[in-house]
Amino acid sequence: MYNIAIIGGGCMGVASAVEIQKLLGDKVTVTIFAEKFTPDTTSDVAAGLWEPYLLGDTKPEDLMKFGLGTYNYLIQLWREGKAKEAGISLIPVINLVEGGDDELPIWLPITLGYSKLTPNHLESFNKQLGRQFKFGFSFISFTWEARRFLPYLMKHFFDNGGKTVQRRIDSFDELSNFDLIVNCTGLGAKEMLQDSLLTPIRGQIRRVKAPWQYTCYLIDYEKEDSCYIIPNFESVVLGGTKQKSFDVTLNESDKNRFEGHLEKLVPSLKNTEVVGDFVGLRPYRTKVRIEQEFWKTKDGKLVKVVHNYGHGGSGISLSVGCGQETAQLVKNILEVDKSKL
Ligand SMILES: Cc1cc2nc3c(=O)[nH]c(=O)nc-3n(C[C@H](O)[C@H](O)[C@H](O)COP(=O)(O)OP(=O)(O)OC[C@H]3O[C@@H](n4cnc5c(N)ncnc54)[C@H](O)[C@@H]3O)c2cc1C
Repeated sequence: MYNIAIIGGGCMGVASAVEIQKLLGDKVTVTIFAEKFTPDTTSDVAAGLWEPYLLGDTKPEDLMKFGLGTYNYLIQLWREGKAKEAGISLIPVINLVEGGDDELPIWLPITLGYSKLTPNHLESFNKQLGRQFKFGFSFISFTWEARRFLPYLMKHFFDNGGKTVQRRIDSFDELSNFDLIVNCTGLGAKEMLQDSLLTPIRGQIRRVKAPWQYTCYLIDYEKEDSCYIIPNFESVVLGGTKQKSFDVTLNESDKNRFEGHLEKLVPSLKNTEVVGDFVGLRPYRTKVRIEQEFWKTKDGKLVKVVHNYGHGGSGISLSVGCGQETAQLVKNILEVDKSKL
């Protein structure tokens, strides 16, 4: 029996924990250590749209593998009739691009149905919004809401014998009695490991009550001044800023940027009841980090560590795929010492 410690209770920590339990069953006991659990993590702020982006130079084949792992998992739960309890909605998405690249994203064929917008379609958006969209595409995707799916996954985790400890960890040394540590600290890895490749990308969003809004709109999603409308179960997310900043306080001018052009796009959103404004810091890294390391503690002990952090604006979209990759790495490392497996 191996004792595995996971640091991090956001989507990456919890998805990795569940995937490790699935792959290694009763050969492991898994404990999640985290300073914050749901509903207080960055993952809980996210709108949860499956659309990979803000991933730096992460290899396209990795992005496809991790994105597909999550998308397939969501289709499976949805087909099994677990959409409500697991927080999954199937939604149509319209993605409009004013400048830059006019190539369809490589991940688009993963989705259930997609097409390029026709010139007529683009023209009607341009008239409505007074913009110059040159390119756009639509596809069918999912939203997966952390405030619903984290409790859902945690239940499975506990049912499979998992444990949690709410506590800050400043160094892997503190957990050196475990057989292996999985690091899913998101932006927390910046301070813990002095990882200079990690940058906070601040997102401020507004949630409004608009149960009649089913379509998701993304405008210049990749750019800093992008905006989007992402319907969730109980509210619709209007967003969202992308500033390099550690500031988690609400900014008044960011609140007002939703009025105007998002309401032009969907006029029925005017004067909707505001549920609240929220801020989160996306853990952007020049490249998602999933790899193993042997960590040397201060007293010279070598501890096995698997890292899984730095998923930028796509943590929810990649969570299950990255959890599966992490679980496989954990298995490979432990197989070196087969006596306990
Ligand atoms: C406004 C906004 C909208 C977003 N929308 C989407 C979207 O639509 N789709 C999508 O796929 N992604 C979206 N994202 C991105 C997504 O939220 C992140 O990529 C994801 O939450 C990262 O998950 P994580 O588990 O790595 O980090 P987190 O959710 O931040 O979890 C990190 C965990 O580690 C713990 N921790 C950190 N340091 C320590 C320490 N030293 N000791 C103990 N515990 C520690 C924390 O307490 C927490 O439990 C959005 C983000 C924001 C801010």
